[in-house]
Amino acid sequence: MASAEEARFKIALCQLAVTSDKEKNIAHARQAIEDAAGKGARLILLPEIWNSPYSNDSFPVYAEDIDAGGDASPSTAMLSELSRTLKVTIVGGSIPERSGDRLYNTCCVFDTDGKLIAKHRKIHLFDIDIPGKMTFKESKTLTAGETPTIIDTDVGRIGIGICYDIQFQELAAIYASRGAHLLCYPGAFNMTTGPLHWELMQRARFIELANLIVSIILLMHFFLKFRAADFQLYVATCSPARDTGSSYVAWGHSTLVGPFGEVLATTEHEEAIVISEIDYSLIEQRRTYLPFERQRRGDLYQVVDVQRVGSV
Ligand SMILES: O=C(O)CCC(=O)C(=O)O
Repeated sequence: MASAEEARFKIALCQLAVTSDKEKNIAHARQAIEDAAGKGARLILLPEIWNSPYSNDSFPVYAEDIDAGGDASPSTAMLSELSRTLKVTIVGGSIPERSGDRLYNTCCVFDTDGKLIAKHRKIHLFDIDIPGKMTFKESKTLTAGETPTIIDTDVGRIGIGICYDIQFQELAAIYASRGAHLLCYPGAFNMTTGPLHWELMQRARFIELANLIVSIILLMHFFLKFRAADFQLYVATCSPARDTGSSYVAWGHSTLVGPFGEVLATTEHEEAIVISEIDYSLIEQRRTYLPFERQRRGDLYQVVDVQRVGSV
């Protein structure tokens, strides 16, 4: 960060209600972004799949050609316009993207000039089967992205993941090793894994990898208990609001976690704009208090970084 002033800013997590009417969803997101900017947010995060219902039947129908832009992508055109006119950075949740004959679950990041500066295609598709509770197979319609996405913005270095990406600690470890201040995860956890994993993953995203590998090597699984804030950065999640009438019922609970693993701001499942302050100077402070990075035993374990970074 260039200055202490830039190290402090407000973030908004826009937990939006999503309908089957795309135009309405776009207008609704526009209003939420304007409200968030009006409340002083400089970074605005939207939910996973905010312009379409979350279903394999809907993805092909609502998908937009982001690279073509303009009329081919009214959702990202709106995000670009607002980031430019309101001078805010937008991590635009995700929308179904059409690229050739493939569909992706894609997050677009816009800088304060309205420029698309990153496009993250969900790397880990949500294919799970918990009998009687939750079955979903994104891979029925979607293709997985191939690259981690970390980007320098006016509000720090941000690593991006989409929902199920948060379950894979290696991605967070790579972002941390590349100097991320903040990880943003637009997500739509459900009523089964939401209560179990949503907050846990967000708070644990910092420490898990090192501890897991140490645990395996040393066969001391109790290390896993100490999940809290090892990578010592900020993590923001943003979900759609819950709609009990939809085929996929989202958990909600958009949350900001700080570099001690502490919940700084959260909400329940209704529509909400959660505003909270981020102060990157606390990252350094926490790392001084708990110098994990210096203490890490690279002679015993390592994160292998294949260095494929996503771009637009
Ligand atoms: O990881 C989970 O349990 C939920 C993931 C999810 O809902 C998604 O990727 O859309």
